[in-house]
Amino acid sequence: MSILIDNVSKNFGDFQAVADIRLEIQPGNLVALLGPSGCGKSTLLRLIAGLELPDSGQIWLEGQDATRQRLQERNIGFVFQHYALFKHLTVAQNIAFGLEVRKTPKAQIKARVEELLGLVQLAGYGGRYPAQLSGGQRQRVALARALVVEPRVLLLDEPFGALDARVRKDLRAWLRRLHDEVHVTTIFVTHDPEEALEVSDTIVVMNKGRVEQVGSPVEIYDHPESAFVMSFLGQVNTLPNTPELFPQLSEAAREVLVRPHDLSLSVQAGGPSLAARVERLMYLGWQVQAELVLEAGQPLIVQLSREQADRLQLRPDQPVYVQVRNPKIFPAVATDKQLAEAAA
Ligand SMILES: Nc1ncnc2c1ncn2[C@@H]1O[C@H](COP(=O)(O)OP(=O)(O)OP(=O)(O)O)[C@@H](O)[C@H]1O
Repeated sequence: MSILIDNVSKNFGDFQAVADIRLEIQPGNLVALLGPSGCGKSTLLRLIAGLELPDSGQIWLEGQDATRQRLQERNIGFVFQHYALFKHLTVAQNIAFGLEVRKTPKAQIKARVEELLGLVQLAGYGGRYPAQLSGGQRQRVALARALVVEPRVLLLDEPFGALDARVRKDLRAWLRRLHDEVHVTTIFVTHDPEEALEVSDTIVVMNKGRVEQVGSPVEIYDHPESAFVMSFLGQVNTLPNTPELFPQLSEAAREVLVRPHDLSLSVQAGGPSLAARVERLMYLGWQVQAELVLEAGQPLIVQLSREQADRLQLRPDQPVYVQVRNPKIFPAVATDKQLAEAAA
């Protein structure tokens, strides 16, 4: 189902949680709403579900204005961070719940529950109670319960947030495969960039109630439109705005950011480079993270493969030269003080 969020705003008292968002979601897409805590992701999801009413704007589901429809009328499946399974019902009864409410014939319910148990890889677990399952298994039951009624949209609010790192990673891969099988338009909230990059077709990066950028994982990672998006998606270094390296830049009104894996090192000067000194080396399995200090005292982080680091025979205090690939240049972010002065 296509979804159009048409200039939607939502305030809580004086606070604007969602600020005039316009966003179109294509049918069958798996979309991540990604952003820092408090940026309005859950509020936007709840607005789509019909759990909150917008102060202004409309929500269109499949070309129909659904703004005033209640959750039950929207045919949406919702899964929260904390699995809200019924403790006194078995797994099968939990999954069947939505169909029981709709008075679906018993035989049909039984067949559908079996189908869903297979889909979430819990065949044979129908007779267990939630307390007899692991956290990851409970979240899969919650997904089966949401899917049983064939919703047109699946909304997931940090569905794996309460689970440990390893289980999260398994469930991400599982969600991707599940989506490839059922193709239901799915929107999930996460504050974890790695999760968004790994699972989704489209990432919507949010900041302070607004959408910063929408694009595929590759577009967002390779072509961030703002310093915020670039910094939120992974580690970055801020480079000095030096004319030798960046002759095209005018004065100080620019910010130059670069990812640690887009810096390379040599032990001899040559070509455009920045002089630095190795401060610390950290061996992180297959890669090495080198912490450097530039001549002006600014810190810089460089990621190298083990092989590169061994070839350079790096050691603390060694002078090195840094070459820069793929620098991203953004207008300098005005500080709050500068904004206040401009407004005065
Ligand atoms: N019912 C409410 N009443 C008052 N303020 C609210 C309410 N719901 C959310 N907010 C505020 O709106 C802002 C956005 O909240 P929201 O839960 O959408 O953020 P989020 O991006 O999902 O954050 P998190 O990742 O921490 O859950 C927050 O500052 C929050 O305190």
